[in-house]
Amino acid sequence: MGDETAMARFARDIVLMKQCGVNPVVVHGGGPQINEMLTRLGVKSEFASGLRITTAEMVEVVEMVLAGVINKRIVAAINGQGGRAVGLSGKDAHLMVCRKATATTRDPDSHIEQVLDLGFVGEPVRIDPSVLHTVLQSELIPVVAPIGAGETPTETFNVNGDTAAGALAAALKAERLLLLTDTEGVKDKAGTVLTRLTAEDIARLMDDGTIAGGMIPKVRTALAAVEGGVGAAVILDGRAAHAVLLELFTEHGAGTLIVD
Ligand SMILES: Nc1ncnc2c1ncn2[C@@H]1O[C@H](COP(=O)(O)OP(=O)(O)O)[C@@H](O)[C@H]1O
Ligand SMILES: CC(=O)N[C@@H](CCC(=O)OP(=O)(O)O)C(=O)O
Repeated sequence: MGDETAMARFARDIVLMKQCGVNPVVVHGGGPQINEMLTRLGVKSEFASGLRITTAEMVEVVEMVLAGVINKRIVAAINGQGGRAVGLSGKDAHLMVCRKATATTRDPDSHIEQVLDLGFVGEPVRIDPSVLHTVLQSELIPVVAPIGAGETPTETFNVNGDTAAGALAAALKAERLLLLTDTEGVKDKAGTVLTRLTAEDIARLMDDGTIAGGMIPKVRTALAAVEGGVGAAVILDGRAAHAVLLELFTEHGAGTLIVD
């Protein structure tokens, strides 16, 4: 949703959903904007399994960009379309408490697994959705930045936006988890969109490298969400006009449906 037109269109869809009696919870990312800010500050970042290895210095920048700039931009876009949005992060009202996440890499030749330290990347361990229930009972639309609290008040964690969305969806027992991205869905090696994926398909496609980078946390999240009781999880193209409305209100959804 890098450009203003896509943002306004998305915001209008969200307002329409609320007016139709659907209760949307918006969880956002902002990877490109974090990259831009880190570059301006002369800080280089690296990724492992689609997650940004986050130093103590970086986590402050990440919080500033996500909970500050991006969150308020989305809130303003929704308000600009006649909605009433309220911005939150996982630190508000114990919404998302995290522990330190780790990632593993596997050497393709020896198949030996190595555990990587990702710094201040958070893995949600406790979701208290009560603040969302309170907000959803009113005309307000919650917009959540994927910043996590730790067990101690001084800790801040950088959480992948998809991971945060999945954890909140499971805690809310959401009917749908829609993961919007900048591609038509999960594609095979030939570039064809795969319309339906099971856990076995996902394992195979990750193993052979078809699913890589930022798509890894998305498919993992979608699968964990449906296994955790979310009605359905879909990875779809956020750039397409009315992607969210078409997915919810028409017979044939677009993108990739992840099934348990
Ligand atoms: N099998 C795949 N199908 C589609 N996209 C893939 C696949 N494997 C890796 N990707 C990459 O994942 C990207 C989406 O992840 P990411 O950029 O992190 O999304 P977002 O910023 O929307 O969270 C796509 O733009 C594409 O470059
Ligand atoms: C741990 C981790 O990788 N966090 C992400 C948070 C933002 C995000 O998820 O942004 P996208 O949805 O645009 O990828 C990051 O630092 O980029």
